[in-house]
Amino acid sequence: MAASPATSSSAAMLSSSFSRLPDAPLRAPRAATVSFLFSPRPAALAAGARASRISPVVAAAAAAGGHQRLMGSLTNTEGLRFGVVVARFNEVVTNLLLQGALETFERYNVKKENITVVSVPGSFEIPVAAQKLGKSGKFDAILCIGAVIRGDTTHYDAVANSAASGVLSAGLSAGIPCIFGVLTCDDMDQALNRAGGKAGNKGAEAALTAIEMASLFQHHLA
Ligand SMILES: Nc1c(NC[C@H](O)[C@H](O)[C@H](O)CO)[nH]c(=O)[nH]c1=O
Ligand SMILES: CC(=O)[C@@H](O)COP(=O)(O)O
Repeated sequence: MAASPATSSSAAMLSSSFSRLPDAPLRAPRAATVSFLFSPRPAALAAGARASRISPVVAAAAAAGGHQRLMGSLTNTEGLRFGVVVARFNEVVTNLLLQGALETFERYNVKKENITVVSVPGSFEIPVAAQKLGKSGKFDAILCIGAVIRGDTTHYDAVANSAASGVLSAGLSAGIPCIFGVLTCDDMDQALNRAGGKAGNKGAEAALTAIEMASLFQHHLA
């Protein structure tokens, strides 16, 4: 098992730069569960649930007449595969967002060999690449990274809106989560603040969203 991230010096740096992220797991749990259900867990139910895809906690809650509440796990990332589509336009920003995303995947124990990074010219090109990856069947979620920064004309609106609606429809048509990690900023300062500056690293936050959604789909919505 990997060393506890909390004890390494790189983890200390990560904690400070990603202070808005939940703490990384110290060890991987054995199964994805819904942690906020506190119903009793009869042994028979738990055994039955082990044989199915349903977590024992969810099964117990359902049998007790409670509702099911399904949620992805941030700790059980075993086997999850991610495609990352990153735009080179405003590369000084998107490189930092990508770095934040990759550090987050590592921190949450996603294996490097389960991550494929695809580079595209600009944010406008992200959706078609995301859709292609999504439909390949090789990934559990696609993380889309870009930085659209306002210029003098209305070009900004066209690119920003296309990227947002395109990533949405890529996810809907591929049937897997396509996560929107594209900054839409008025100026470079705003962008850098969100790429590891004082507003955090939105690439790191988007990677966390990708993990949760991939887990939700793998464990509960498959
Ligand atoms: N202005 C920005 C762009 N523009 C480029 C487009 O994304 C696209 O590559 C071009 O129109 C060719 O299809 N891209 C960004 O990612 N960010 C911008 O601020
Ligand atoms: C959106 C942009 O950053 C740029 O490519 C277009 O800038 P402008 O609106 O000044 O032509």
